[in-house]
Amino acid sequence: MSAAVCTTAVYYGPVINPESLTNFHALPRCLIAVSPDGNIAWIEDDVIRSELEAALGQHGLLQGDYILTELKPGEFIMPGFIDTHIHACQVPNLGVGGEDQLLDWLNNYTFPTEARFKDMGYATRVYPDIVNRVINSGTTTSCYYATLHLEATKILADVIHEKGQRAFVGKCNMDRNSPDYYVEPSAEESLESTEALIDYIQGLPRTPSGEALVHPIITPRFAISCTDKLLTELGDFAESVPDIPIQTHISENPKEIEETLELFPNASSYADVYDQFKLLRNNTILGHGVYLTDDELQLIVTRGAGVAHCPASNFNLSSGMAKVGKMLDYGVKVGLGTDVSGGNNPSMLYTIQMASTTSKMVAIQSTGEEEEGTFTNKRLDTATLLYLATLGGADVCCLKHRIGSFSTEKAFDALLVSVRDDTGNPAVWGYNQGRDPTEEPHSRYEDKDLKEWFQRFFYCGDDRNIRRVFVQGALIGGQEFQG
Ligand SMILES: Nc1nc2[nH]cnc2c(=O)[nH]1
Ligand SMILES: [Zn+2]
Repeated sequence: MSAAVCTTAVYYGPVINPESLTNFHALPRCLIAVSPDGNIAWIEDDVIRSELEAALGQHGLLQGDYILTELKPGEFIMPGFIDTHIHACQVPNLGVGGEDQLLDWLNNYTFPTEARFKDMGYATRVYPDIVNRVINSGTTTSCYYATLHLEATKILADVIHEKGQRAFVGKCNMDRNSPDYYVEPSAEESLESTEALIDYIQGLPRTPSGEALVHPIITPRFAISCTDKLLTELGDFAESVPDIPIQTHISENPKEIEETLELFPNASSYADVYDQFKLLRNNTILGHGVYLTDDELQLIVTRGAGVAHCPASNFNLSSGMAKVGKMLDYGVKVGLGTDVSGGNNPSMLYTIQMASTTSKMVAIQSTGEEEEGTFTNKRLDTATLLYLATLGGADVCCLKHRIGSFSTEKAFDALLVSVRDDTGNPAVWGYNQGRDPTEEPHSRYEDKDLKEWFQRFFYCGDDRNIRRVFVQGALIGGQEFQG
């Protein structure tokens, strides 16, 4: 675990705070106090610099009671990104095999890559770099798929725990339709190792406030790779542990859907397969959902499950374009997922940009009349994209009460972002070079300036602009982190 914070940490400067699918706040002079347990103690949203100490005093904080971080011009704080679907074990394969579609890509590139994690030495060597890369791209919570190997997945959980990231970690259940060198020997063994992983993760030390940051997640890879027996056993087991979430893939690619419906002739749809096995519920995270029918969307809403929209992967594997606006109008919970390495970039910023592009393509292709106040067939704007990458993801993970935005008693899972020239990212010219460097920070910035900085970061930024990454109040990554 990263070093415990032992005094109140206070951050003063511009803050971006998501609120809803249609609104976010750009607060140029915000003061956030973070308790030693990493939760937000209080927020004041408009404090003039000259009144800073008085504001702190009103909250009982005198000099020596707190450590103040004052942001420079061109910097702001925002909630960390929530990646609702990433295969940690596929990071070593980023960029490879994008000429194939899903089922060929799995056989030609992905199963061989994942099979390497049989070797615990390999897992021990590569997982730390993989998790660092994810954290440094601004992801404070990840829903990780690992491989089918119990021991390597324990190593992944240990690494995440050590580094202090918030995460869900699952080992894949897969007992058929994959090569001999990469398949579980039986449904019993698949379930046994899942239970062993859950016990292991639940036994990891907790934060000082007693909260766990790393959680187990039940991970049937997808219906094609699980026998009826395995799905039956997983569903029965899941019923006995209703608080443990479930993640899987759904309706990503036409051939995959066809094969699924052939394998499960009694199911009326792909979503119905999971529903029949009691695997579709309020804490199920469904990756992709590119071709979900209206009936499936209705079933998913009724069960309260969420969708991980993975636009970069949907382009990279030529899967298609998910109708996110329609999902939102149905009331489906939606977050974003990088789906590395179906997605060719571990960065949520890239994923946000691809979600924007997907929605524009859907809007361009739409021939229907769009209704006022709805999302179907419309371009997703900055507020909606920000929501999906933060609060939407939190909702999908059933953690909306803890993360995804800043408010009293939520965890301080945050990014300190800079669009200053000295970050070295020439695509971001957010900080006006003509400003007088001696001027008092934050005295004259308006929320309009901050919104511009934010948009430049959102649509043109990269890891260089992510200076510090905090989870539960602790600094765990970013360009300025020397851990
Ligand atoms: N994108 C993607 N889809 C899948 N469906 C089953 N396994 C996978 C995977 O690893 N990646
Ligand atoms: Zn995936």
